[in-house]
Amino acid sequence: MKLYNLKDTTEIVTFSQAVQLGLGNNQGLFFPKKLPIIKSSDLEKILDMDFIYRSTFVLSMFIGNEIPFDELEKIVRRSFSFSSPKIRTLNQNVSCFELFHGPTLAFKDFGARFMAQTLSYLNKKNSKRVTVLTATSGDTGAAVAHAFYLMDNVKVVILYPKGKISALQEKLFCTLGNNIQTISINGSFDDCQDLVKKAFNDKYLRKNYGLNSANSINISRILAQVCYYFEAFSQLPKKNRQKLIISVPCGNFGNLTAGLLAKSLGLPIKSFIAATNANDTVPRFLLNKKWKPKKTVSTISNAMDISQPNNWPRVEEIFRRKKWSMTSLGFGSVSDIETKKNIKELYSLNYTSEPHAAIAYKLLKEKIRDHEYGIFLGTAHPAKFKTVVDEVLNISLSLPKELASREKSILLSKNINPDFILLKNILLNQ
Ligand SMILES: Cc1ncc(COP(=O)(O)O)c(C=O)c1O
Ligand SMILES: N[C@@H](CCOP(=O)(O)O)C(=O)O
Repeated sequence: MKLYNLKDTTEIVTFSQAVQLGLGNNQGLFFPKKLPIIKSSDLEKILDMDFIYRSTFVLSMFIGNEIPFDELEKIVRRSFSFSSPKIRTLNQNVSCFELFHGPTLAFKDFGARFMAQTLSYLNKKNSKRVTVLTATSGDTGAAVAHAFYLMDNVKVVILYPKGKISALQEKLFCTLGNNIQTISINGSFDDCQDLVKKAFNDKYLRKNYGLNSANSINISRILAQVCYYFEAFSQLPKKNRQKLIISVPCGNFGNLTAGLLAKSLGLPIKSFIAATNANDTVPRFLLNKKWKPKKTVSTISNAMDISQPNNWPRVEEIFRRKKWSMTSLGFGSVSDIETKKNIKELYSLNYTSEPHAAIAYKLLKEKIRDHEYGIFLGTAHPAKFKTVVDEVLNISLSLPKELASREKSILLSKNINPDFILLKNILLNQ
């Protein structure tokens, strides 16, 4: 598989190089040179495959023979070794597709674990020491920490905005220690992401520290996420596969990028909705064509508190390459007040949800038309946002074992200002 750098199209790399580099020159994202297509006559056969085999098939369409199929299948089997995602039907034309049955209770487990297993496979040949620097607004951090925990030759450093992620999200990844170092930053997620990019710009760190990122900057994260869109489709009754609309709660826009890649492969999804919270850089851009990020504001859907979404250039590139019109992309932003109302509404439909999915549900409800079928993505387990969900619904959610086992553990994070020199010193002195 060949990929080009979106900021410097002369930089062409293989899949292995893209996974090991993370980001290209000038902080450019890598994007596939060839967008493969599954023949429509093969689609039914593919949808009938089991999740692991089908996911290997989908990934091999992109990766080609750089990783032999049987090796890729082993990687996928180790990565997706938890309960498959599940469709929960809410009424005759709306379902939630739950992606949070992995070890850290969020959709990020798919990408983070696939990246960890792929890197480990690629590094077998040269066993270089790697530092995986990652920014998180709550869920990526946990998924990455658990995916790389105790892995040989890998040090993980995770940056997160202090006081701006849920208490249980923090416990899930800031209590592990060993090869996982966590640093809270006095700033926003965008400040954390900016520090990661500055580190990539630092020639010394890149050369001497085997620097990589497990954010969705890394193409392996995105490709893994393509697989579950096929799973969603396969779990739907055939009559509901027609005119399918998928509403995606968006922060860094990696999940939407993966969905669009699934569509570009030939999965007949009619359209997507990009759903954001008050951090609405993309909805405003789609409305008035002006890219004007504002200061990030804190919301109850904290994992989406991002005003400079990293993957937007990839989204634009897919639309450009496929000659799709941007006007086919639904969009909208939802306030905290509306988010709470929709958590309550979902509860009245016998479904306990959380703020991120509730945002996607609200916009799906608004935009879906007669005879269409809608899915909104359930990106995290409601218990990760227990404080908000309990308060809104006046209940007391019980904690799944993954959270209960860490609830009382001691936080091990350092705290610093968003200052690259401070971060660099920490990286150099470890
Ligand atoms: C629970 C949850 N929902 C939605 C998102 C947004 O996903 P993306 O960054 O892929 O747009 C995130 C984090 O990014 C998240 O943690
Ligand atoms: N919402 C994310 C933010 C980072 O996004 P990523 O997909 O680029 O890793 C989080 O939960 O950390």
